[in-house]
Amino acid sequence: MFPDSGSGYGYEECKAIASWLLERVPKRPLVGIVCGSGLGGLADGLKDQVTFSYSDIPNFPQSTVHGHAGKLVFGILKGKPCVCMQGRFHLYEGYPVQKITQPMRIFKLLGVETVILTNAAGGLNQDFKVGDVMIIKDHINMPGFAGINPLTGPNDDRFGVRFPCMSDAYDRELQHMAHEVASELGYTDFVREGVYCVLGGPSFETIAECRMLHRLGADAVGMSTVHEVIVARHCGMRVFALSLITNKAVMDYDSQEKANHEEVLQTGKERSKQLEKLVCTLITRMEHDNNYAH
Ligand SMILES: O=P(O)(O)O[C@@H]1C[C@H](O)[C@@H](CO)O1
Ligand code: HPA
Repeated sequence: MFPDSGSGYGYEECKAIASWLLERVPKRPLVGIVCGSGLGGLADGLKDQVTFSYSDIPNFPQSTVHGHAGKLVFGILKGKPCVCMQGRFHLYEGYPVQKITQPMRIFKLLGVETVILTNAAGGLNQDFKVGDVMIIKDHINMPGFAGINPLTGPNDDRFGVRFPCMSDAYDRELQHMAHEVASELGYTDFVREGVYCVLGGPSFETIAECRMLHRLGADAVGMSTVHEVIVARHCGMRVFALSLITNKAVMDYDSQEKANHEEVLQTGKERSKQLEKLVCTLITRMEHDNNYAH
């Protein structure tokens, strides 16, 4: 059942993993969620959970970062079948970019129509505060400038076209709906929108790099999400993404601030309940076609 030749992340390999999972869950998910650093609590709201450790899923990558539990949780949110990654993969863990994005193709083959991604990010926009939630309206794929793009290599038309458009990567209707939900929940004080820039990590940015990214038009900087978004859009899923601003990027040589992962996880803890409420309310409002219902 598990093809042992090939790249490890091609169509047949993804199909085999999706089929393995589908044999073990009662319903195909319509919504796929990816939890950022310290934001794994999003899965807790799911009812009738079926949980797999990544280590138990054949040919699935393993989480190696603190704050990423390494579990795939299936469950129902207000009647809507969902699958939630408690832990994602990053370039700096040493995986090829195609492998860190493989779960998006598995989501697609499971039946997912909408992907919601969260991440922890450093705030470049000087108006942003620690604890703000940024609705991502666009991205800058900095590794892409150096040829690191998850779609590099032969294109498999069963997933999507060779040259996918990215000017509409982040679904505008979902962004609009998220602003409405934020307003209803009384969250407008801390919900913003902006451009997310991905770097390879794992070192945090220098002051000169932060200044440059800000001048280039980025509002927040992180080490994930963009690769997943490219693959999700390539195979036709709708995308919505949020950054939790866990720290302010250091832009000033007089500053004593130092970015660190502990602060990132601590901010996640403090804001996680509101972020979860925002995402859960949004999911309950979303419309789906449910092509695969069974
Ligand atoms: O998975 P995300 O993007 O939330 O993780 C961020 C980037 C690094 O992995 C880590 C740095 O603290 O958090
Ligand atoms: O300041 C940051 N830079 C890069 N990635 C991050 N993830 C959380 N904070 C940061």
